[in-house]
Amino acid sequence: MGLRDLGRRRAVCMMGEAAVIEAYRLTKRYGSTRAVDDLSFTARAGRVTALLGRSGAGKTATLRMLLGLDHPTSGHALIGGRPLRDLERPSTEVGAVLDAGWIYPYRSARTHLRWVALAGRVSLRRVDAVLEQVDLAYAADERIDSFSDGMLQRLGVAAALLGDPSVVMADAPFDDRGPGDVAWIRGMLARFARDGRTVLVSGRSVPEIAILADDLVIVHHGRLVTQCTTDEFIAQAGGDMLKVRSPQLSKLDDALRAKGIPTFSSPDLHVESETEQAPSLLVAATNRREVGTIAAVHELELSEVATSNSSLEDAFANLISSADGTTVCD
Ligand SMILES: Nc1ncnc2c1ncn2[C@@H]1O[C@H](COP(=O)(O)OP(=O)(O)OP(=O)(O)O)[C@@H](O)[C@H]1O
Repeated sequence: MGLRDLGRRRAVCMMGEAAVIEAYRLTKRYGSTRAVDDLSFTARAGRVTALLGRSGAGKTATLRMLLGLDHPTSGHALIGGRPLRDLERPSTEVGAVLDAGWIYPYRSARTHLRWVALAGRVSLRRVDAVLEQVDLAYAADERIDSFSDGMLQRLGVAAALLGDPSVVMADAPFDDRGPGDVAWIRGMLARFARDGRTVLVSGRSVPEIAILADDLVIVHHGRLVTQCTTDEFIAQAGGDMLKVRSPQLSKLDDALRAKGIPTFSSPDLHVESETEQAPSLLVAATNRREVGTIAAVHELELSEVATSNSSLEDAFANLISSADGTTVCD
């Protein structure tokens, strides 16, 4: 059975479980553009679910409908069984990390968050707590226009956390970020899921997503290609071992072993050490999430995560091209 068949079967049986986020036959048209086309998927608590697709696949449009920022042309976008706009205090149920958009630049981080808290009817006491949580307490009284892109992203995460929501959605959190910022946000999102929250992220890069996500919702031209677990995707892509590259490989190796995760030198280690590519380690694919979290905690860069045989990107490209021009979900 291929991934697409497996995904169809899973999408049907997951609808029967307690899905926290539910997209049902979601469609969004902008003029003649079908940004989202009859898309159904679910996301569950305690797991990171990733909307994965190329640029223009409809990821942002889908998140905007789930967040009640756009009305679906047809279909339903539900959080805990209800549209977000029907929730009395949405900020206490769902936190959204979107493009920073426009922020009053002369305000301090603390003042900005106080305004967001007031607008969301959240206790002002949460402001200092979330600044701590995102490691921004040291810059609480600095003007936002002095912030780096990474600090702005943390401020966005802080705003999303003000209501202590059980659902967190992040649109393209890894795009255009440096390795340190990617490691930080990856660790943060992994912790949210570990704490029992429902996490939905969007992204275009399979290796970046595969190290974090438990479930994949692969979309193309607004349509569902498949929903499957990341383990299934990796197994289908070429094996149960992951090849991990990092410029700080020996530190990563030490950190993984200290946590009891066995690592093996990749057979191509010697060959690659003579090239400009960073050397690699092999770890069991089932340890994928721990690898991501440990790298994030130690602020170590992961330059590549691939299956030992074939690249995850290749498997993704094959899946997308087989969906191109075909009716996938009917
Ligand atoms: N407000 C809008 N008006 C017209 N077309 C839109 C609008 N928003 C999105 N689209 C179109 O809908 C399609 C899906 O866009 P969307 O932003 O959801 O893609 P995406 O998967 O998030 O892409 P990226 O990874 O580049 O952010 C694209 O063809 C886009 O041009």
